[in-house]
Amino acid sequence: MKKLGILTSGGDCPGVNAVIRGAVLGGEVVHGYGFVGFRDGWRGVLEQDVVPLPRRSVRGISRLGGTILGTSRTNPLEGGGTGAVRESLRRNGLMGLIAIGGEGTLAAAKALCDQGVNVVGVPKTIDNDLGATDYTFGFDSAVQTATEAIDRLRTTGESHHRCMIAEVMGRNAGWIALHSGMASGAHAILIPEHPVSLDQISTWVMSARDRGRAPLVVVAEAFAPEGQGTPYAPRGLDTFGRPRLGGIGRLLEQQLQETTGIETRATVLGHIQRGGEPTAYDRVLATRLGLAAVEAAANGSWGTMVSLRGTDIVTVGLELALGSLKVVSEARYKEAAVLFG
Ligand SMILES: Nc1ncnc2c1ncn2[C@@H]1O[C@H](COP(=O)(O)OP(=O)(O)O)[C@@H](O)[C@H]1O
Ligand SMILES: O=P(O)(O)OC[C@H]1O[C@](O)(COP(=O)(O)O)[C@@H](O)[C@@H]1O
Ligand SMILES: [Mg+2]
Repeated sequence: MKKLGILTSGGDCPGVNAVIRGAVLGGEVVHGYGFVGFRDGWRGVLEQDVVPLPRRSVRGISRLGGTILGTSRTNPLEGGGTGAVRESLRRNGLMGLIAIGGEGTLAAAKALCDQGVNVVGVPKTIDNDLGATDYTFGFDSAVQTATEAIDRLRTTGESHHRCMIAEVMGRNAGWIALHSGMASGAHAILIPEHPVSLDQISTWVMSARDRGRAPLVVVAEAFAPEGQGTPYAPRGLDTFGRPRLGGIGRLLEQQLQETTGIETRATVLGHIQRGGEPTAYDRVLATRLGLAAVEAAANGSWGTMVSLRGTDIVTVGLELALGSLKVVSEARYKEAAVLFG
């Protein structure tokens, strides 16, 4: 029986389990393939930490948050590198790997493919910042969760006549902020792609207050006020050596309270946005991507990633996904900015 390995790497996100189920069901039904899962991303591949993935193991999992396989931010190019990955595939009798991850995981997958390891990628991130795919699964769920939270901030803000700030995730892209801010009717949406001054933010806040509203500000974690350059990241580095973002909301809380005189409260939504059940949209997208990843493997299309183009699932070279981060365009920002203040 031909066999494929599956791994999930990088930050988890709602919908990962639906990809796993789609791949396992599609592989078995259409091709008679068997599957194994590697625990905790590339760590499981390097250390041959393997679990069997028979059809019964994926029953009912598409509605579950997180990943049944676990995840990590392990770099497969270290700690044994390509040789260890190849050996893991050989020992487990695998024709190739399906790697479910974001730009980091897919960059590692590309490097491995360039050295002859068979990998198909499935784009995953709540941040929606991957090129070569219109949307990533997990994004819709994160936006839904953030929007529900921001709606709650609004009712308490209105009762107390306060300015409320919601800080959302997204790394260097403002997608979650843009969509949750627009959905919840924020008076200002602050994203890293479009720095604005503290004066401008204060003007929006005061104009909302002057109309009798409780001002609502949605800020992306990597937003830096105009002229300040780098994002606020006082919590050191992650396991891959990148700055851990987060905290700009609290900084703005102090600054806006001083400049506007309005009592202000900030809430950092954090990992709440990444946890919990995927929305129906994400379950469908993730399932279709899982099915398509198996087809790509069956066709021998290694070094590719499955992706959403319009309403179709297509296959693109991994290099296209990694070329550049997909960030919010000026046109999308300007469209939203009409509603500020
Ligand atoms: N350019 C790269 N080349 C090789 N490995 C990488 C690269 N970038 C990240 N990785 C590895 O892949 C892991 C997952 O990437 P990360 O960015 O954390 O999550 P995601 O895959 O969700 O974007 C990283 O922790 C790191 O070990
Ligand atoms: O869970 P950690 O390591 O604190 O990482 C937080 C980061 O992970 C994310 O939630 C998702 O990022 P990735 O998709 O790149 O894993 C970012 O929005 C956030 O900056
Ligand atoms: Mg990433």
